[in-house]
Amino acid sequence: MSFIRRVGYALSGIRSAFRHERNLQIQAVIGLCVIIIAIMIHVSLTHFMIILILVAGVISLELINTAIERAVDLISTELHPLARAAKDIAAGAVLWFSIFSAIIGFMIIFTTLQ
Ligand SMILES: Nc1ncnc2c1ncn2[C@@H]1O[C@H](COP(=O)(O)OP(=O)(O)OP(=O)(O)O)[C@@H](O)[C@H]1O
Repeated sequence: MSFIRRVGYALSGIRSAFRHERNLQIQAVIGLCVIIIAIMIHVSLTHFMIILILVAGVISLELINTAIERAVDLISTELHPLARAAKDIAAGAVLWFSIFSAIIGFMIIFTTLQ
C-alpha cells in the first residue's frame, strides 16, 4: 500500500471519529481554547510546545480509546466483564493523561501570568 493511500485512510479514520465522537469534539474545542489562551498571554516557546504536545496527546489517546470501543463492539454486543474492562481501561488512559495535562496547563498559565 502506498504511503499516500495509508495517510488517506488515517485521515478518514480521524474524520470519522470526529464526526461521531462527542468527547473528541469537546476535547478538540478545549484544546483549541487552551492554544488560543496560550497565544494571547504570550507563553514562552518552550511552554507553547509543551501545550501542543499535551493537546495532541489527549486527542491521540481519545482516538485510540474510540478505536478500542469500536473493536470491542465489533467482537461482541453482549455484556461481558472483559469488554467492560477493555473500555474502562482505555477511557482511564484518556482520563489519566487529561488530568496531568490540565495540571501542567494551569501551571504554565499561572507562571506566565505572574
Ligand atoms: N459489551 C460490554 N460489556 C460490559 N460493559 C460494557 C460493554 N459495553 C460498554 N460497557 C460499559 O459501559 C461503558 C460505556 O460504554 P460505551 O460503549 O457506551 O462507551 P462510551 O464511553 O459511552 O462511548 P461512546 O458513547 O462513544 O460509545 C463502558 O465504559 C463499560 O463500562
